[in-house]
Amino acid sequence: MMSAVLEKVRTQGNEARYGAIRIDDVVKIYDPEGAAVMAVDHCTLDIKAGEICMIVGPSGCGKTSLLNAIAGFHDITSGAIYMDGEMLCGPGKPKADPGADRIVVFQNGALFPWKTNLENVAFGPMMQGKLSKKEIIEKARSMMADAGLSGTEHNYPGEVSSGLRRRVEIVRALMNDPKVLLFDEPYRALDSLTRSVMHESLLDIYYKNKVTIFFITHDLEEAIFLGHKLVIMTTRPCRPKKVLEVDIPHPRDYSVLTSPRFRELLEETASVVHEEARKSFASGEKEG
Ligand SMILES: Nc1ncnc2c1ncn2[C@@H]1O[C@H](COP(=O)(O)OP(=O)(O)OP(=O)(O)O)[C@@H](O)[C@H]1O
Repeated sequence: MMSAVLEKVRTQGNEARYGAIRIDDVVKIYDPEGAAVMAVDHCTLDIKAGEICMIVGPSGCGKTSLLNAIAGFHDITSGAIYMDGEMLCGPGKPKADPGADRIVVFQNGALFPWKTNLENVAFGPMMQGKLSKKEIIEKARSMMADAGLSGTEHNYPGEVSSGLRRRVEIVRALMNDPKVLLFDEPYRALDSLTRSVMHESLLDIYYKNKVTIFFITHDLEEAIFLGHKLVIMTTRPCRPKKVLEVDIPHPRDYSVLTSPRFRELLEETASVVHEEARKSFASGEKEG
């Protein structure tokens, strides 16, 4: 399947026009009147429309706080976040409105177990009621087919493998035509073999739906393999310590992992990540 996808990408190019995120001098302090925990410290970052931006940093440094601010799950203390030039949150509006244009993909357990995969995928648009039921089912079937989920439409999530369930989660998010997908360590608990299949599967879906991806991980190899951009955060409070454009062309497959450039990038970044992890350990941050 991968080769067919690669061919499609080569001929189509990258047509994403929406979903550019600008994080402008953002500060996030929890409980400002009390414990005053600073999680994000004057963080500035530009993510292009359709870019896969990988965020790496020590445990507890503030990565999820940034993701939650983009999603509109909590406010920011100062600074601003823009999407396609429009302010999501900032002066006078500390919290972004959550919306279908920015979706957090919960990779485990967010599907309704009593609904079939097709019903899960169709659920959001059915609730919105903008399309007819027939149109929604057609779209859901077509997107599921594109993601290699044909034949699983009438299964319940509990009846398919965890890998397929994770695809269903992503397709369900994509049904809402989001501009940005937000992932928080989705593959953390998986063994490396399953994880490698997940990576190709995610890219496979991404190549057909060029949304912007904001992806938090602890795994540097994962970050370099998937990302157009790699942002290494400082220990808490986080801000970018190093931003690297990963100059390995997309579409990528697993042969990239053994390429000299991949190894070079890994060496170039490992010491930076390690240095921050040591600082974090020394300051007593715990694994979250
Ligand atoms: N609601 C909250 N109230 C107070 N402090 C919080 C709250 N949420 C998070 N924090 C603190 O803010 C800091 C950053 O947390 P955050 O979850 O953003 O880090 P992270 O980089 O995503 O961590 P991990 O990699 O372990 O998931 C941590 O010290 C955490 O304890």
